[in-house]
Amino acid sequence: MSTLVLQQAQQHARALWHLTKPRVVSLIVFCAVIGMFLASSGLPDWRVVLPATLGIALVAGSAAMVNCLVERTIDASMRRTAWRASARGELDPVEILVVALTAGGLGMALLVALVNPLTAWLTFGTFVGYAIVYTLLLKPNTPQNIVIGGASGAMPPVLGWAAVNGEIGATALVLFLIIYTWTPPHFWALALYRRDDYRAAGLPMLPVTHGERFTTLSVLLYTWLLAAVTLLPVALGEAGCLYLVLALGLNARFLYLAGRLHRQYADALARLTFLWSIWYLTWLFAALLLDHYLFIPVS
Ligand code: HEM
Ligand SMILES: CC(C)=CCC/C(C)=C/CC/C(C)=C/COP(=O)(O)OP(=O)(O)O
Repeated sequence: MSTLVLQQAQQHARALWHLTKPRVVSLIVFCAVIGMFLASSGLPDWRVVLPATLGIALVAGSAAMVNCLVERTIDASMRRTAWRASARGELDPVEILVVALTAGGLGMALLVALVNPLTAWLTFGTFVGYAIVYTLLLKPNTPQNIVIGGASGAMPPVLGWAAVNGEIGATALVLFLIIYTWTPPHFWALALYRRDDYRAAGLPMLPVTHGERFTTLSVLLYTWLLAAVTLLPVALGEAGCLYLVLALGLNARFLYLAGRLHRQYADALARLTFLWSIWYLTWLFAALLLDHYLFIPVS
């Protein structure tokens, strides 16, 4: 009997956990933590790193839960998201809201009490940008939803930077620009092979409103823009040889995939491009971190 109750409690907790979009939030937190290290000439103070990391993770997870709550009907109509407990009606919406607000409130309390007010306000703004502005206003109304809404997804390194430095530096803005220009190829690659889902859900994603050719061209152009933006840290003298070599290699593969996608579209290639976008961002930020501590200037 007690084993059954325990199993049910575990299942319930797992269902709630999935609503926090743990894999997306992991990369968000990874980028925020790298922002913290880049903001510091030596090692950042762990008394800031720990609460800032936990605070940002809690608020990001809370934003994802609010998104799942608001979109539970839409999610139920899409194959990719129909499995979510929120979409299946397996969780009480009030409970989702209470858990989300508790996690978000706890995260904000950590940022206010143990980090600094600037980071707390910026993180709160990011929460509103994703959970309210993107989810409620942009996503159902314009194919430029992810271009405008991408501003909140691009905030994590700025939050990390602000946590350690108490201000926003030029490098933090460059890191913001990198994620901002990365978001369209990341999302539109997925939207291309999931376009039937989005059409069925009545969401105006670019492949639905403007078709395949226009979207693959947009992916390609944004990938070129991204390649240029990722060279800014070198141009500003903030990153050296190691980063340059890795960034050139990562960009070469992204541009190759985006170019092929535009020339001869296939769902499998769009999926590969989407998956590569995730590895790309992970490695690009890892390269920035490595380079920060093993700096060899580009002379
Ligand atoms: C407005 C901005 C963004 C949009 C619209 C977007 C959209 C999406 C969507 C729809 C998925 C789901 C793919 C699936 O279910 O198979 C996804 C996956 C993912 N996204 Fe994004 N994304 C955005 C920003 C970001 C940011 C800023 C990051 C991290 C810095 C990120 C990291 C990821 C990761 C790691 C996955 C894979 C999740 C998994 O494997 O379960 N995304 N994204
Ligand atoms: C405070 C802070 C750092 C917040 C971060 C905000 C955040 C979680 C951004 C990630 C963006 C994201 C998960 C988009 C998914 O798109 P979607 O919602 O359209 O995807 P779906 O169809 O899978 O729900």
